[in-house]
Amino acid sequence: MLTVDFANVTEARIGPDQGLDLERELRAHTPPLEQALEALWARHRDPDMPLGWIAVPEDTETARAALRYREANPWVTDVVVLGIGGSALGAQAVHAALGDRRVALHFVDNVEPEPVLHLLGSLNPRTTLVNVISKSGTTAETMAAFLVFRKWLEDALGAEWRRHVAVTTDPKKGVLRPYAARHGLTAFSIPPTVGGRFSVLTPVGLVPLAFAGVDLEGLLAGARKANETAAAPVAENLPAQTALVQYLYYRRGKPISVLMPYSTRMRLVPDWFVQLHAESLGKAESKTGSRVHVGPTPLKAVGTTDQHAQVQLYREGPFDKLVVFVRLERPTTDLELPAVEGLEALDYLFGKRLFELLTAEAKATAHALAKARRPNYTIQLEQLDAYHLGWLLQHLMWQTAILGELLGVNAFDQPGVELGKQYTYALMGRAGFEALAEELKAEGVV
Ligand SMILES: O=P(O)(O)OC[C@H]1O[C@H](O)[C@H](O)[C@@H](O)[C@@H]1O
Repeated sequence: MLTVDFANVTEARIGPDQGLDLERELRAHTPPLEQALEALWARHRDPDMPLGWIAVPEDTETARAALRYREANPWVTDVVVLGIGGSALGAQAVHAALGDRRVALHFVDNVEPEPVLHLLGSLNPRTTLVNVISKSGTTAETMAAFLVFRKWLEDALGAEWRRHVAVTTDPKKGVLRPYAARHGLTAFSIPPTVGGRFSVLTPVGLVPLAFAGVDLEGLLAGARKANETAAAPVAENLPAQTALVQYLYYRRGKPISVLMPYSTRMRLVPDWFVQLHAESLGKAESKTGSRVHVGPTPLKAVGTTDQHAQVQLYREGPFDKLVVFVRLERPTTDLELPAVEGLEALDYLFGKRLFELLTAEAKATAHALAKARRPNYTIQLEQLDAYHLGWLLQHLMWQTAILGELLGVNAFDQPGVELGKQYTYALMGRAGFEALAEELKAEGVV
């Protein structure tokens, strides 16, 4: 089960100035929430411009294809994923949480040379598979990394290099698709109707995660459960309720939204969420074209670790944050704390279990924030497995989509990233960007 404990956003717990009367707010906002949900479900049904991410969890064939691909390549000891943003963050988050480490996954999501050279020096090309992933098929960082790894493979393996590359890209767009066709490379398609930051359950995530030994069917089953909750009436609709709480606090002067899972294994889920939230909701224009410049700022944290790094700010700093905890109800395994002679001052820990301490710290931190009138709520997962992680990821996608509707922005584009790309092409001397290069030079950017 995935449940949400909203106690620490209620007036009863954090006072009328910082708390919500959630029942009243849900009643008052039922019409806009119902409109948001209907708009999104209608987009799901719209054959011309469907929201592909809603249908993705129904597609179990792709998961089976990814597993077949893994089974057909038992020689793989290392998978190098070349991708960035939505083409890497989802797989990184799920791999960190559930990967079995039998096959090593390496993510090249930046172009700093030293780590790339270090990775190249550590790999055996004979047992390495390179999965280059790009929805647009043109992202400079991913393409640059592919140029390096493509030559590295051919230098080591000759014509055999082809067997060591899998391409995941748009069915038609970009440079990778024709290149894969020309060389007969294994290629997977990213559905054109699924945006990059919503694509973790497409081949973008499923192919690397098949090699990571993750239960792909479980991920999809959990995501289908999230879809089910998003089809419920508002009073039982968890994605609508968390979206409403996010919206209300954003509108009430809390522009920062923290995601803090109490789990080292889930430490990269906030990284994935930051892109989902920031790129979907950080927009200059509303859907009606007015200049709004909206968007809650997502902040990543992990418990208990960031109790010792960020909670000071959360508890005593500005009243500008909503903190969302994710807590597991039970561990998959545990560890008893031994009594140690000479350390009797620690006897409150003797014989206890690590998960008991983790849970106590999560509850203590949430309550300490509430006592300081800092709103926070806790998403509770029964345990950390593929089903519950798939549920959480799809829940957060729904939450973000509903929040986009409430904010009146298009949550499914990212126009703000284009100018930086154009400038990069100009600075790199790309043909067709000469005038822009001159403009940059005149502005002192060379
Ligand atoms: O998958 P790609 O087309 O290579 O894009 C990778 C990323 O870069 C783009 O600039 C967008 O900001 C992201 O939404 C996207 O996930």
